[in-house]
Amino acid sequence: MLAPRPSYVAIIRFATHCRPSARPHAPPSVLSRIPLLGRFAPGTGNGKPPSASLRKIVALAGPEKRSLLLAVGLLLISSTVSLSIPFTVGKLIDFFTATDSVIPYGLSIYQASGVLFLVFTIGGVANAGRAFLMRMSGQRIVARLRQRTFAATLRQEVEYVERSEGDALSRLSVDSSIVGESVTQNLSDGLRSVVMSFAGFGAMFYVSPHLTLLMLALVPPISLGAVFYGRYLKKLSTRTQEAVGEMTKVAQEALAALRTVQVYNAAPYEENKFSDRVRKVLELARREAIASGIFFGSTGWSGNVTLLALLGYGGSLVSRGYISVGDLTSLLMYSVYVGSGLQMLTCSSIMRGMGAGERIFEVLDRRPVIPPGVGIPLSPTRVGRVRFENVAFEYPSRPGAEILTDFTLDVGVGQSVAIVGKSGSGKSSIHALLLRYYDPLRGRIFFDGQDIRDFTPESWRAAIGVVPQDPVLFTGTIASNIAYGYPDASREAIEAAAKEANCEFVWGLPQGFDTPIGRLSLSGGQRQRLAIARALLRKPKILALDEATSALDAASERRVNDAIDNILSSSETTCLFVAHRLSTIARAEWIVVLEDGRVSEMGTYSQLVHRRDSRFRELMAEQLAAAELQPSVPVPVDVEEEVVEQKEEETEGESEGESDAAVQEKEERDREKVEKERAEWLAKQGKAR
Ligand SMILES: Nc1ncnc2c1ncn2[C@@H]1O[C@H](COP(=O)(O)OP(=O)(O)OP(=O)(O)O)[C@@H](O)[C@H]1O
Repeated sequence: MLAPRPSYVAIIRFATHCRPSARPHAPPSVLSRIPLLGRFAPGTGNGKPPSASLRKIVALAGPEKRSLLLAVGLLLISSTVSLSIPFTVGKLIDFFTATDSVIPYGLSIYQASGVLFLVFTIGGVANAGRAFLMRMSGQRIVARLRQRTFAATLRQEVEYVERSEGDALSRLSVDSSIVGESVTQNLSDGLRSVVMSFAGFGAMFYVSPHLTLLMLALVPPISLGAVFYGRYLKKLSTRTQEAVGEMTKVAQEALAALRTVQVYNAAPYEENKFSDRVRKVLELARREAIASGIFFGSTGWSGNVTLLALLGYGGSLVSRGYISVGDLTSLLMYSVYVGSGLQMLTCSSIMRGMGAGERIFEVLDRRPVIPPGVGIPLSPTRVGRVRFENVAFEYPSRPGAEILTDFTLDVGVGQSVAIVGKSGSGKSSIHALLLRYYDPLRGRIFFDGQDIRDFTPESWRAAIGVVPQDPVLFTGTIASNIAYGYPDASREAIEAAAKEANCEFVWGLPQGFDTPIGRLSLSGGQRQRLAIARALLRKPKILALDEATSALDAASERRVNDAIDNILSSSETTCLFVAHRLSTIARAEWIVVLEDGRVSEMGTYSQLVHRRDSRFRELMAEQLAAAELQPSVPVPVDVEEEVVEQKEEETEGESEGESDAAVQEKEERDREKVEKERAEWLAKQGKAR
């Protein structure tokens, strides 16, 4: 027995639901890209104080402490250099304009220029070092955040991820970048802006307290304008986000169904539909552009008016001899520094990071409803009965709609049970409960007398082999797909499982088990046999087969069924099939008919088929009519004769150990029979007309 690995069952379930046809993922909020307003972005708030996510974002920078400290040191050097420029320029202007002014330390103008050149070079190098260190730290934070978010998403119960799978993807791609960018920019440019703005204000205040106060008086009206602008933008952005979502949905739907679009010549229709959505986005973008034009135009205008006021009032101070021309020049330069520093602060994406951070932390901090690792490990060698006891179940997304009601089923060790019932009767939901994608609303499921909730989900799922309706194959080779969840499986074990699952076609491929899946166009039957091999490799104690032969022709169906027979021959593997086809159902020892979420009938194949008024007979008649012939074709012979005959044929074949030639002969006979019946029916139809 191979050691159990982290359960692949849940991952396959995710993979099935994360296809292009899936719901379009939420586009990044336009608002979240807007300075200072990202915190208001729809869908980003979870009611927690913003400081909570700010603290967590800052905590993310913990492992980067050394790099960041070095970067802050370099930042101080480069900021000091930058801040010295207005002061030096002021002094130089005074030196040129006033005869009594001197360059400090008695330097000549050339020497002073040389010193300044050196200082600027040091500042430039320090700035480059700071930017590099900050950016790299930010990227490492993003990488860690992505890994942790992905791991946390995989741990969640399927319902949560399926409900918001688009969100999960956008968290991994867009949100983590925004957080990383925010950390980087805030730490790098933001910190620089803080230093520059405060130091700039300090320097201004030192040069002229009057003028500094004048500048400060203009800040509140501009802030008020920003608040109104923000509110308007928030509303607009919500609508833009919805419109972008609609647009993405239309595109995703059309691309995922490209074959259908082409076969119905619907490309122009889809183009129109998409263009319509694009136009809506564009219209909203136009309004946003007008608003941002007004906002940035007016703030720029206010900034210039501030400069003008400083110049006017400062000029009068110069003319009255309170300050020198050099002082006024320094002051104006500092005010530009402060202005751009403040602008950088609003542009520094701390609020955007907080918005995106909240979405990420929602996943990172979330405790899954079915938490991995909680419970006692189930020994891989333990065998036992599976018992559903008065189970009631509803999907969390559809509260009040009970799919199973008082469902009770007992399956002994090594027994096989086929669950049949109308489409939508809840057959697959029984598997979902068995695999613990969900827990029952009421009632319990036991394995060997113990509630399956007592076991760790991983060890419990490792005991189950799953063959889903539509098996998922991952990028990689045939071998890696069979060994999915068991990367250490030996080649012998993989080949043995493939052999047992009748995957003989693999040996015929030039690269055999090393053939990359991407280069193959596997048939439905081949995919299902690979899925059976994957299930067999783990030597499951329970096998959950879901409609394994639903989409196959007679020959493929027989091969898949032969593979199933190999499993059924094991006296220890308990089998729970969801089945429609007679040939599959007939293999089970017990048949359970599901109706209205309850077991309505149960018995062996011949018990149910011989009962005149049985629901099972009715179902089988429907199946025969639908599956074997055209939908409107009447069932050609009495159902009872048909099914009994088929069962007998198969049993005979099994007991005699059919050769390949015999199988082919039988398939040929089957085909001829169906063709004959079809021809007779068509002839009758012709006569009737
Ligand atoms: N993830 C889900 N969330 C909400 N409802 C669901 C979900 N999966 C299935 N259902 C609903 O539960 C009911 C039972 O579905 P289930 O797939 O178990 O039926 P089934 O008998 O296997 O059907 P079929 O034979 O067509 O595969 C259906 O009404 C279906 O719409």
